[in-house]
Amino acid sequence: MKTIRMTVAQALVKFLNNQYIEFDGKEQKFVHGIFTIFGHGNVVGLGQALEEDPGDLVVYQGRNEQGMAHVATGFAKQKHRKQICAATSSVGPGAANMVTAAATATANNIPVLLLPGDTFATRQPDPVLQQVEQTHDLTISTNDAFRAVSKYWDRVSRPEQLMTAMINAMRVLTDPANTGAVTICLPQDVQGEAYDYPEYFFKKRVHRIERRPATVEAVKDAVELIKSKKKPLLICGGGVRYSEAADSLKAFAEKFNIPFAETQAGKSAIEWTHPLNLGGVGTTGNLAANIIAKDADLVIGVGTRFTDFTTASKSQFQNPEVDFLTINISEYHAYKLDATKVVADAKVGLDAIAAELEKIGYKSAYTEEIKDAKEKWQKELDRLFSIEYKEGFKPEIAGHLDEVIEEFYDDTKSCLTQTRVLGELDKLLDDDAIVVGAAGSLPGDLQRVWCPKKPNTYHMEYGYSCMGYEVAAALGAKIAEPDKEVYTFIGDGSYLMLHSELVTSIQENKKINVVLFDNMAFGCINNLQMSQGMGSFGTEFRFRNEETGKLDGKLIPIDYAMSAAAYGVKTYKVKTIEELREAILDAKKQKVSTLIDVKVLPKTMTGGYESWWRVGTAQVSKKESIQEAARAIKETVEKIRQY
Ligand SMILES: Cc1ncc(C[n+]2csc(CCOP(=O)(O)OP(=O)(O)O)c2C)c(N)n1
Ligand SMILES: O=C1C[C@@H](O)[C@H](O)[C@@H](O)C1=O
Ligand SMILES: [Mg+2]
Repeated sequence: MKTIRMTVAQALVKFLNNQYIEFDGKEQKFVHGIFTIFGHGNVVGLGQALEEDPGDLVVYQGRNEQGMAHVATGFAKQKHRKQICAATSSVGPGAANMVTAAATATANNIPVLLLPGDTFATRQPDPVLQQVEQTHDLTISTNDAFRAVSKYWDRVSRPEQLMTAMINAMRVLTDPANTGAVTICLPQDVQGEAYDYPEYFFKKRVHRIERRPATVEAVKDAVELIKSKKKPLLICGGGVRYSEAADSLKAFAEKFNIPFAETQAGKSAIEWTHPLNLGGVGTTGNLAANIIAKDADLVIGVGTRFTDFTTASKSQFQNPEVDFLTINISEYHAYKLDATKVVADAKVGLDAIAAELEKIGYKSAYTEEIKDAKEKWQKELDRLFSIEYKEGFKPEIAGHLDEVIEEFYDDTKSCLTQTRVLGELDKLLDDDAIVVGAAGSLPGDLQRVWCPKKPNTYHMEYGYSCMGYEVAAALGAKIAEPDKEVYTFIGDGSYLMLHSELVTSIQENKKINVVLFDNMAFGCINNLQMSQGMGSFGTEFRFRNEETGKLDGKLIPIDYAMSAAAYGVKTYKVKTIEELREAILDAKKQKVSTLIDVKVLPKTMTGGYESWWRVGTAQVSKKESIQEAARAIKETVEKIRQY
């Protein structure tokens, strides 16, 4: 047996360089690059290996470990999971910073390879700097926190363990039913240890992403169910995009006259203008999709996890005859809602069912309903896009903080409503521009009102809805698709939480555009608490008031444009529609990253449409409004599905 003497870290880098995937006959390298923040836990091990011979891996420098792992996730999401990045941290706090990003990737089924440094396997210098020391179990380190949020977790405590660890890492990273964060912990002593690795460990490996076919029996069950139904509704989930199944879904919808609604991950698989595309469904859905969903007698979920936002906490599908059909590569997700299951790749599953349905000449019974619902929504959309702040103004979310609108206007002199800004952006951005988002009021607004004109231009992380994903993932999307303009739409709360990788975008000369919606609040949470009878508590960004001792002083003015300009970002301050137009037109000409600081009046995001969200409202309170909200929740809960 031929062997090569290398350190564990060197072997790891060499191995990563030899991983390929094959999908629909096309082969490509699987690992594009590695994000690094070096510390004593990884610099002289993995850092040394990367300095000496990174192979084809692009070595990036991150600013915050969570941020850089989000960049990697954004990259893989935009690549539809066909290519990934790794991220390596030092031991302790650097590793802990990546845990949130691991969870984000896992909740969204996006592959990311995390390589946190770990404490000494030999334990001899213990406790090393940044070692927690759990006295009841010395095998525990910070990195055990990744177990809860990784799809595969391993620790390489001996050099020879690297081989099975990495082969299993690849198994999971390339498994469409089970992918997510893979964490391989690398004790800092082991990273530098030498071992005679067999040459065959480094041979070129091609991992085929197979299209799991549907069984004949499952297709038969699906056809039997569909043919008994008059008003089916397709739900296009993220799986449609990852399996490149958009054409099959479109053909299925057209052949059988079945409308389709979108989840956050599935949106933009098919352009908004398609006559059967109803747009976003569920809690953050629009009027068209939610009207049709209420009446549907069959819901066909393709590649969707059926989260509480998609099902409106299991209240959306109200037809007493409604049944569910799931087409999902994951058995776990296919089993939801007592569905008839087709455990298969989305494309081959849809094609197989379509072939049989065609034989029997199936057509749904819809006549004008789809067109009518879309027209109704279009009218509402036009209204939302034209809302202006003027005399007697009532915000979309009225009756909560009406007086704050005036205060906000006096402070900022901005008369912009969030829905009008979104309408204008919808017109101004290039059709192939990618829009990235994750948290706050914007995902709901975007799922409702954003109208993707080109496929795969909507990039929303709403599996974990992790504040801080937005700027980082925009960079990941840009690295994945360098020829497209990438815009991240982000609230002031999310921006303040994490935007460090904006500097990385400058460093890498990868231009991203940050459209920052500053409403001086955790706006959507303020809406939520007030809709449940609470006051405005801890969610507006106000100074502590010396008289009351509470956070009810004046609004905190922040000049985000000025702060980003200091990084070398080209910035704009926007308070009017004209300024917004000028800013976007100028931003398009820039070569560097841009930030557009848009002051948007609070409470001017969209509200819900024929939908509901189950939350844990207090069942005991002195406040009548909270008692009332708790009663209302209880009443609805009694009427809806329990699982
Ligand atoms: C990491 C993280 N922490 C907390 C939350 C809970 N959360 C969701 S939205 C939100 C406020 C978002 O505020 P902002 O970004 O300003 O958006 P807005 O709702 O004002 O549009 C919070 C705190 C979250 N989603 N992610
Ligand atoms: O709690 C939340 C409420 C949602 O409206 C928001 O989009 C999401 O970010 C969240 O965490
Ligand atoms: Mg805000």
